[in-house]
This record gives sequence, structure tokens and C-alpha cells, in this order.
Amino acid sequence: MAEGLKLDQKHGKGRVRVSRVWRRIAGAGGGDVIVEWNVSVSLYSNCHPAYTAGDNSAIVATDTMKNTVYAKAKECSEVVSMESFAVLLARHFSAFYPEVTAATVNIVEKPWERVVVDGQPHSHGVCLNNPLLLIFGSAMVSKLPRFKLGSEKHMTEVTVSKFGALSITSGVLGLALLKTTKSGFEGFVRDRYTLLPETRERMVATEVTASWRFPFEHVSDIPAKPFCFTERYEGVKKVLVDTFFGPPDVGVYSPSVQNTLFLMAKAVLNRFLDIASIELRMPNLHFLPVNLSSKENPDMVKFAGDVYMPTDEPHGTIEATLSRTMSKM
Ligand SMILES: O=c1[nH]c(=O)c2[nH]c(=O)[nH]c2[nH]1
Repeated sequence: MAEGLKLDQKHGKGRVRVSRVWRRIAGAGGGDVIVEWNVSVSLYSNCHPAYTAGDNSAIVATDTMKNTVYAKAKECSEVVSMESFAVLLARHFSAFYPEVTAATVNIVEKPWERVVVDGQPHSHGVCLNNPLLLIFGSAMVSKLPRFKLGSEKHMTEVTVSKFGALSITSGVLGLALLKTTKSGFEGFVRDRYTLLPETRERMVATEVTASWRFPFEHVSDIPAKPFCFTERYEGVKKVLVDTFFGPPDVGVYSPSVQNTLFLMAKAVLNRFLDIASIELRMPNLHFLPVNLSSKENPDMVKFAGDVYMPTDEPHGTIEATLSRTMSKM
């Protein structure tokens, strides 16, 4: 490497789309299982000569990485969670290639769900965002309490080093939540640039991105139970949503997105001891009160908590990570 320069690099294949079908006998909790995953792979290896001298001898071709995703999907003869598939892939890349020191695998799942026809789970039909859906896939998964909202997606990121050191997170992407009331924002800094009025009555809307880290530090620490990650995903989503909304009849007052975010994160850590930390990103998606008037028509639309203009930009960006320390919070 040239004097005074440092090169950090990795390479991989992004957005490898794979779908795996497991054929199963129809019947109680049965039927075909299909998943659709968008997989990204990054490999850490010493490829400096490729950058600096055109020497590709240490490069695993990204095309090979793509092929491996399909080959490993084929090898999974039993239904696997996407976290388990990510671990399997990351272990393969870091162990199989002498050049590779660590591998990161990201997966985002498209939320296909078994369709229900005449109250009966269909043996081979799935659709996206089915609000009626109560089960998906195998008998084991079907026993989980499903929490169905909308178009949110399940994601995971797994890194495995050559010696099995592990980092594993799961998350939810785009969990859209809105309350028509029980939200306000008061007491913030006021200066000559401030126009926003203080309020104890507003709508609040967000699209939560959450990512929670498991405490497993080595591949051998991963629980043997096949669907523990899927179960945790459903559980975390439910805790996040329940905390955001509060009880169905009275709700819960939110003095800021910041406070609600904190309570959501804390509820997850309190409920699930196998989660070490959680990162929440909660954009504040503004619904602007609509007032329309002209000299001739001063009261065309006068806002009375009824007509809003939904916006998604610009939006507030509220983000925080809550982690366990040794002492109890
Ligand atoms: O809950 C809120 N947090 C903010 O930081 C903020 N800033 C703002 O303009 N509105 C809001 N609302």
C-alpha cells in the first residue's frame, strides 16, 4: 500500500432474489410453504492486490456468491427461518474460503402469507398483506400468535467470522403506525425561527424501522429451536405496537415521538431477555392541517381537526438505541 494511505474494503453481491418452496401435504397446519428473500452478501478478505495491482487471485467472484445463495437454498430440505439461512450462508462463506475472514449476510423477506378461503387456510395459495391471515407455513409456525398489520417486512443481518464469532440482529422495516389523537408536543426550545405552536392534541404517524441484537456471540450459542427467531419477530412487533397505541379504549398520551420511542424500546428489553439492544428509527411523518381561504372565500376550508395533508418529506428523524448495561435499569 502506498505511503500514508489506508484501504478498507469488502465486496459482495446485493439483492439476490431467491424464493424457496417446501412441498408439504395439505391438512392441519400443512400445505406448501413458500418464502421470498432478498439476500445481500458481503465478504471481508484481503483483496488489496486486486485494488492496487490488478491481481484478482484472492477474489471470490460475486457471481459465485449469487450461485451459492441458490445452491444453499436448494440444500435446505426442511423449512428454515431466514435468520438460520443467513447464519448458514455466512458460516459457509467464512469457513469455505481461506481468503475470507468474515461474511455478512442481510436478508429482507417479502411478506407472503397463506391465504384463507372460506375460513380455511389454503393448501398452496399465498398473498401479500392478508389481514385475515392467522397462519403461515409449517405447523410450528402456525401456532405462533400472528400479529398482522400491513406492508412491514422482516429483515436480518448476520456476520460470522472464520472462527465462528457471531453478530446477529433481526428487525422490522416499514411498520406504519398512526394515532388520530393522544399525542402532543410542548415545552421545546423557542427562538426567532420557531413557528410551531405547542399542542396537546395532534395526530402522530410514523414508519418504524427496528433492529434488535441477540446476545449470541458464537455460532454455537444459537438456540436449536428452529423458529425461535420468527417467534421473536412476532413478539417484538406486538410489544412495539401495543406500547405505541396503549389500551384500545383509552390509548396512551404521547408527549413526543422521542418519549414513545423510548417506552417502546424499553418494553421490548423488559419483555425479551434474549435481546441485548434495540435500535429504533421513527420518522415523524407530518399530517399538516389544511386551511384554504381567499379574500372572496375566507372559509373555504377551515381546519377543525378533520382535513389534513399527509406528507412524507420533509419529516422528523427520531432515532435511538437502547442497550442493557450490567446494572438493572
Ligand atoms: O414528537 C416530536 N418530536 C420532535 O422532536 C419534533 N419536532 C417537531 O417539529 N415536531 C416534533 N414532534
